[in-house]
Amino acid sequence: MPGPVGSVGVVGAGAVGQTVAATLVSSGICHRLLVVSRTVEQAAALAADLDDMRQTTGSPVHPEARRAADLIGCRAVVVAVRATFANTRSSDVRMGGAAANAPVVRSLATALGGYQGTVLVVTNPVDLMTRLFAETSGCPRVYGIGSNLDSARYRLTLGQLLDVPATAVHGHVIGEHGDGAVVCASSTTVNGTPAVIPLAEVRAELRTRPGRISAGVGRTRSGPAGAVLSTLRKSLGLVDGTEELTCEHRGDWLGIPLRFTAGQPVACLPALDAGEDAQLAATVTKLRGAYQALRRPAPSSTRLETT
Ligand SMILES: NC(=O)c1ccc[n+]([C@@H]2O[C@H](COP(=O)([O-])OP(=O)(O)OC[C@H]3O[C@@H](n4cnc5c(N)ncnc54)[C@H](O)[C@@H]3O)[C@@H](O)[C@H]2O)c1
Repeated sequence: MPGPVGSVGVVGAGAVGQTVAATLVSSGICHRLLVVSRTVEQAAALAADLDDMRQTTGSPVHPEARRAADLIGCRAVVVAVRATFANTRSSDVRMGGAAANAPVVRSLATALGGYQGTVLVVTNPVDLMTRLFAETSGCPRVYGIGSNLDSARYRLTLGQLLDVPATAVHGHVIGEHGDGAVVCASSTTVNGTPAVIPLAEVRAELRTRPGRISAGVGRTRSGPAGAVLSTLRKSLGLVDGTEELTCEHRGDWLGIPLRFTAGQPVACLPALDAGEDAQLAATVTKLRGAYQALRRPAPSSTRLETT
């Protein structure tokens, strides 16, 4: 594998941002890791903790606390911010963060206007937040993390259900990182052969797994951090391979497989059967509608006070 790249930025020093940052320090993927959070104190605290990790492990990655404007020179920036709000939803849970997280993502995108590096958005609802970041900033390489994590969970779950290693399973989960996720069962192969997929069990596991993790340890963090590292390696051209990421596809933004070669992505959607095609069309309509609603000004009674 090629040596470390220059600088990578991580914005957000919470559960996901901390785990992503620690994963990057231990992976040795970059020379400098710039940490940004809501307050300078938070960023400095995380950078100090990561510096301890660098010292104890002999990692070549130097963590530094910075401000958002300092990220312009980075090869890649990971956005893992979350506004403070109580999510009371029991279905379509990730959509519950749309209104609260949008202003944070918008202001970060404005600060990084014109940035030419790679941006990986983790903040939920990730399909909407990725599009919002891309359209606000004008950045050319903005991808959302989520469908790749769903796809990894799909391969793991199917491997366990069929008693084969996850590496024997080839298949994708696309569409929304949320209730509109589409399991591409008709194109899935196990040991290179089409297989009968226990779809109800697979869907139940994908739906309940994040909630179980959060109930047990507060937040999901290691899975998303792994999905970020895997995507960074491909999008920075360190390895070739496929990741299911949110990106623009025929005018809409949704999770699809992207095949990266030397860091350049090409969409490679699998063939869908009629049912999967209809599901994906419904998901695209849902995401488009939710994004349009997000862009509409809030009624005056619910607008934030600005004076
Ligand atoms: N896409 C995925 O696969 C995936 C998986 C897990 C979590 N998530 C999402 O990632 C986001 C972060 O999750 P978390 O558990 O780390 O949240 P968290 O609440 O633990 O941390 C959020 C961090 O964002 C910081 N922040 C808030 N406003 C900021 C601003 N204006 N500028 C800079 N930093 C700011 C906070 O200070 C905090 O450090 C959430 O939206 C969560 O739903 C996505």
